[in-house]
Amino acid sequence: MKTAILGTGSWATGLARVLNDNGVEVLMYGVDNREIDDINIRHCNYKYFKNVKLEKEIKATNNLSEAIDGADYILITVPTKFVRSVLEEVKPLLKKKVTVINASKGFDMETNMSMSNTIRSVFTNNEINSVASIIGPSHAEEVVVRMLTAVCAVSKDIEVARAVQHLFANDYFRVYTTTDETGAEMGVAYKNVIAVASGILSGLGYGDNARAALITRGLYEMTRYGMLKGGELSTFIGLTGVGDLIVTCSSIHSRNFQAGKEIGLSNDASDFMIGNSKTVEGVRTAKVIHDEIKERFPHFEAPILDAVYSVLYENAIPSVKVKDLMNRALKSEQ
Ligand SMILES: NC(=O)C1=CN([C@@H]2O[C@H](COP(=O)(O)OP(=O)(O)OC[C@H]3O[C@@H](n4cnc5c(N)ncnc54)[C@H](O)[C@@H]3O)[C@@H](O)[C@H]2O)C=CC1
Ligand SMILES: O=C(CO)COP(=O)(O)O
Repeated sequence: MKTAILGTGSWATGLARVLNDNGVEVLMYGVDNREIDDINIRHCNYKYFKNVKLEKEIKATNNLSEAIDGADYILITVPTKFVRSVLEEVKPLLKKKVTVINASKGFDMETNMSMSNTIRSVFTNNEINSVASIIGPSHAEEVVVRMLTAVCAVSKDIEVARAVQHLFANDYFRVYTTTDETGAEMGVAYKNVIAVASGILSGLGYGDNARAALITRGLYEMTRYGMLKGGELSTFIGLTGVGDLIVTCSSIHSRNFQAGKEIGLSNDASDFMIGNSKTVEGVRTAKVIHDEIKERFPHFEAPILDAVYSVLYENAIPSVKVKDLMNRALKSEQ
């Protein structure tokens, strides 16, 4: 059993370790030769994990053809903005049918499609067996040192979800299943926007009460949006919903939280928007969902997402936006 992993970043490395621990042959594909040399020669990925030694069986290459040769699974762990382009490079190189498993969270750069629909739009049914995701509350920094984690294997086909569950599951990485692809993918995308908001609150000096309120109201907003898109209510109280929302809104490991914190501390997003080079999926996701709601669901209320959008894209002052949220017309339902 071989899995080709697209990416040599933090999540690629975390999941490579899980699969290697499970006896699965892994070969990572990357475009950054320093990361590739670190993995192959020094058996580490220093840029992301300063003190983590990796097994010598975990290998990387900059040759995509070599990476996917003989693979049963292709695991996507590049930021969403690169997913379509790397899959288009994979397509002509495929020599046998594979199952494509996505682990990235957000929307396609070109079409704003979900990740699973992006995969289906690149490959024909003759090229791939199935499409799945492995998503949930899982910071790579903890997974890579085998700290207890639970996530969800997602596929419209329950047998595929079960196969992916068994591929990844072990005694520190517990995997559940769902067939609600839309609900799961909308949850893990939306939560990144709420995590930016959580960081902003923290940077502005607000505390635990504010975060609990944000997570609760963020969950409400995310659930209503996800159901509008066809997701099931129960999915949003699962790992790909509230689970991922909690971990990303509360953890210093979260790049979305860190981005928000930087913005909150300076009470302004412009420096961050110009200078950021990290993977912060919530920034683009806020725009994708904001624009979609404006166009397709003009009566839908998403006050937290709208506030984050205004801070990121309309130079709104974060502290003013927080006050605006607090002073909105009072609601009866909690
Ligand atoms: N880091 C984490 O804890 C988790 C990340 N994710 C998701 O995984 C996705 C990737 O995030 P990270 O690994 O954190 O990002 P990262 O910034 O740590 O790494 C990104 C990697 O992608 C590589 N890359 C860029 N373009 C490429 C291309 N065309 N071909 C091959 N490799 C390419 C970069 O060289 C880098 O190694 C994101 O969508 C994120 O939301 C999901 C769960 C956990
Ligand atoms: O999705 C994640 C944890 O589940 C990672 O979050 P960040 O991308 O904010 O670091």
